[in-house]
Amino acid sequence: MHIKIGTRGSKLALWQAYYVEKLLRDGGISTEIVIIETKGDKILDRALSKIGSKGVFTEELEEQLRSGDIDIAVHSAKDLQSDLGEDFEILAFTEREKVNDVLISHNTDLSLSQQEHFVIGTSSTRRIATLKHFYPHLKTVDMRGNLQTRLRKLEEGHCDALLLAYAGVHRMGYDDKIAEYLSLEEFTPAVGQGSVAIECAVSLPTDKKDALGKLLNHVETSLCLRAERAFLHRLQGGCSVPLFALGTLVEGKIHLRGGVVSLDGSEMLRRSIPEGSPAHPEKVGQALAEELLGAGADRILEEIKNAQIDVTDLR
Ligand SMILES: NCc1[nH]cc(CCC(=O)O)c1CC(=O)O
Repeated sequence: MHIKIGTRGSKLALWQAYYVEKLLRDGGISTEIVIIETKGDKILDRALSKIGSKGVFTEELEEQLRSGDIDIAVHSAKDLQSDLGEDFEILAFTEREKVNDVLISHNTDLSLSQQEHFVIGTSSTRRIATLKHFYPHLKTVDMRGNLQTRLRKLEEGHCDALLLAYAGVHRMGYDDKIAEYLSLEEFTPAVGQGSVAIECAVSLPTDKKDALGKLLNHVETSLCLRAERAFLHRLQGGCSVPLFALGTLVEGKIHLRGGVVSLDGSEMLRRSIPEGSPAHPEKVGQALAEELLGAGADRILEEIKNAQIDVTDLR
């Protein structure tokens, strides 16, 4: 069996593609990697809101899945929208990396809880709002671009530190710049953080789907991500809405926690489902979403939507 793996060309995307390639080759499948440039990669001088944020990093990959030019597309699970078109499906989620956000700096003595003020570069609305909620004395500056760009801006002194996902930092080899691992209680991650999603066309032959699923899918990760993604889908959270959720398996049950924080950090609403059934992960995610809506998340989400006519971001 031969599998063509489609990926974007950024360093992190390529890391993910090589990781998937190795899992397949170790399983006796021959592979090739096809690098595909997306609209989001080409247009660097305009805010994502101006080019329409939905699908800008996935559309070209999906075209080639549809035409059969590639068999699978590899994405950061976090960046894959929760409503795939009906022609596509998720074949696998790979084993999750540590899910925490980390504080990155040249000064590894820095800590969010220290009293001195310093400036943090991030463009994630979840991270900005969470910082405002727990650490209102800290300032943030907008910091877009891929990991290399952000680290260069840190180097150039645009900020004192960055807030990033551990998974990306580790995969790019920057562990030595980690000043602090942020707690999951304060910085609950974005849905899907730390896992790689494998997408295929529904029309991919069944023998390929079965072989790929067996080699790539990590069952525990997959149960948790299905619950998280159902939560996100029910709340219609695009990538610029400060929603967060984290599923873990505890004694065979899905423990799902999640919530929403207002853009100014003044309100944070959180709930959890301690013992969700792993037989129905989507129901666990939907139940958590309903609980939050009942507790007032609908009003917070509405306010966010109204405020965000022109806001962009990447989680
Ligand atoms: N939104 C950007 C993005 N998409 C995936 C990762 C890396 C971590 C992961 O795969 O979860 C990052 C960078 C970050 O948030 O720090």
